[in-house]
Amino acid sequence: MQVYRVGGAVRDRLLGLPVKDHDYVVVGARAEELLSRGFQPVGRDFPVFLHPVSHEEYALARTERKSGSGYTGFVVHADPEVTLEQDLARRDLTINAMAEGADGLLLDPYGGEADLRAGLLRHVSPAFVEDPVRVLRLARFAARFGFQTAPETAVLLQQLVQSGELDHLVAERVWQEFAKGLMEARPSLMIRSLRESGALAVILPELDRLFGVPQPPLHHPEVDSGEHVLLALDLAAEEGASLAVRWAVLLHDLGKGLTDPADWPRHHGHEQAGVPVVSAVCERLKLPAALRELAELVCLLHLQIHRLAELRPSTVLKLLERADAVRRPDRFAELVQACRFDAQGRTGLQQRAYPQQAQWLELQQAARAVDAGAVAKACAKPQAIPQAVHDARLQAVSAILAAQRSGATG
Ligand SMILES: Nc1ccn([C@@H]2O[C@H](COP(=O)(O)OP(=O)(O)OP(=O)(O)O)[C@@H](O)[C@H]2O)c(=O)n1
Repeated sequence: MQVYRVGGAVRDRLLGLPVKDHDYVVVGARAEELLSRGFQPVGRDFPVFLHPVSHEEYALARTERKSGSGYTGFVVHADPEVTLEQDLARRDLTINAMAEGADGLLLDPYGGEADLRAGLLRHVSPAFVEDPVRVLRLARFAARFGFQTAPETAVLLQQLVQSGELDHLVAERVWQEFAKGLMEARPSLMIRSLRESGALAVILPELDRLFGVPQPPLHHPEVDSGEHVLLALDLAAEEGASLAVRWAVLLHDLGKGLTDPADWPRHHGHEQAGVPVVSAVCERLKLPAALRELAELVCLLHLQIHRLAELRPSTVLKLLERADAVRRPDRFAELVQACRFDAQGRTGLQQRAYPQQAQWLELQQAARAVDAGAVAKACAKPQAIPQAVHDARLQAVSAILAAQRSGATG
């Protein structure tokens, strides 16, 4: 039997990137042979084994044929006759369809190395369309490497989307790939790729709708609502923001997609209008509560967070309470950070100061520093405690606001 290193490890080595996982293909062997050498079977659907010592993945060379709709409808054929070329042919992109022998020689029957050098994402064979997840995979590789899609692959992607195959993807699969793409270096390129193929209109129509929706040029020199969101998202990625923050930034302006075109470029009330849309998207994708809650808060509160200088002390405290800032300081910090990406994710405004971030954190700390226990002890009646704590926090917040506004702090 012959063993070849394949897939992402070969690609990343050629790119000079650190290699995380090594995957191997075994040609000319049967499952029994690997089992007798101590390999552990792991694949339920595929003939995949773990090496007895390194625990790296070894898969028997296989071909796959589509037998039905969706991700699971495959007939797998693995036997010692399947060649390396056949195994590589079932893979998604040429840059992922290279192999390396034990002698270190590159085996590249589909021109992956040339495409790597040219920065091209090109499908290996028409069988690409058999797995709709690949629309998302390609988009996240675009976000990772900044590569272009080969023209013939772009046509294929559009056909795949038009065929309705994306509808068969379960929410978990969509989110798994989408979240990985959001964590890449330039997540905007994933969104652009998904837009070009028409996939964004299927998996996230609420975001797709923002493209072509204008905003006032005075506050948004980039004008287009979708372009603004992408600028803010890339800024969040540049600064290494968490997945929750990137997701919240991506969704913060969904309400602008609901504005009556007669009112453009203004979007009065888009924050409140956007919240149910954000909630519905998060539910459809079956996201954990933490991701949904931060996205809802950023959507609802971003304008007020920007406008700190205009808010009364009681409104500031109300916002802190709405965001549960006293009990959830880390989430509050993420909320304010996401708002900064919104403020700076605008053409020509990336460098503008956003003193609101430090000021809100100072206000939140002041509200937290109030000793609720001591305030409660000083109350004669238990029913007076909530109001007394509220009043004490209001006093603390007012003092900080006064200092910030006189220029003494913040
Ligand atoms: N839907 C898929 C998933 C995987 N593959 C193939 O299986 C290999 C391994 O897949 P995976 O580990 O998911 O991806 P990597 O390419 O290693 O990328 P990453 O760096 O994101 O892990 C890929 O290189 C590709 O050849 C594929 O063709 N189609």
